[in-house]
Amino acid sequence: MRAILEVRNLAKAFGAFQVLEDVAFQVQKGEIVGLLGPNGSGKSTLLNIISGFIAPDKGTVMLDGRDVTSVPTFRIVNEGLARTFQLPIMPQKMSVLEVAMAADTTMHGVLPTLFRGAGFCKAERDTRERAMQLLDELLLTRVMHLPASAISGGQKKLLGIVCALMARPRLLMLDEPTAGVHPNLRQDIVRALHRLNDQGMTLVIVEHDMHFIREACNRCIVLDQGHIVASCKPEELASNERVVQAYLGASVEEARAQIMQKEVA
Ligand SMILES: Nc1ncnc2c1ncn2[C@@H]1O[C@H](COP(=O)(O)OP(=O)(O)OP(=O)(O)O)[C@@H](O)[C@H]1O
Repeated sequence: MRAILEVRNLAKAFGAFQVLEDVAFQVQKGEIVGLLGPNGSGKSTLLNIISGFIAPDKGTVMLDGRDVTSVPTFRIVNEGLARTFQLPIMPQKMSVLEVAMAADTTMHGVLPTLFRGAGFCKAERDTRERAMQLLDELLLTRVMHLPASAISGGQKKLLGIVCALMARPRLLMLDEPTAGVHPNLRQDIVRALHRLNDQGMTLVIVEHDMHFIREACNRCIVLDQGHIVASCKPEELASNERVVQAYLGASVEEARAQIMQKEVA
């Protein structure tokens, strides 16, 4: 079976600081993969390279067998990969619903927007319907007419997921989806992600919350100082020496407890 995502020998340095080195892994269609690692281990940089926001110094990113290394982000979205951000920034003057609708990449085009023919109006109705359905799934219906900049940090996170889903990705990458989200909502996010996965979507999730990782993911890839040190099932993390070392605090026992407990923040 062909991997939906294959990363080969990626390297990236910022100045003299080598952030990623010789990073290689595959994600198969239908997997939910957690991307873990201590602060500063290079997770967001890896996501930024895969999604086209920054170019690697070396290496290749293959999406469904096509080389998308350094391809502009909007093209990568059209190829079926969407992502969310750790700290989503929302426009001041658009409502939550408008922001969700604007994320539909099939709606763009100056001429259809100016002339608003029958086809455009039907497409706009479909987009509105889809946006409202996704806002409902991510529990944002109540705030859909508020300015997007006025909703809470956790709700912005959820809106970021809605926006990514509006592009109908086959592969969705989430950067810390639960950070700043109320614990009660985390279970809803897990359920929403499993529903998406049941519909055929592949997911890669950068996350520090081990409880969430255990509930949401089938496999984990662990980064430490820019190197992949493990690829294993969530339940194997605490017994993996390389993972324990990566999270090592004062002692092995402490690190193990950190991995086992509900949150590593
Ligand atoms: N544009 C940049 N210029 C210089 N250094 C950078 C840049 N972006 C990231 N870094 C550095 O690269 C390292 C890895 O950062 P990155 O954000 O990828 O880590 P992370 O694993 O996502 O961390 P966290 O879990 O804290 O979000 C950090 O030391 C960071 O300071």
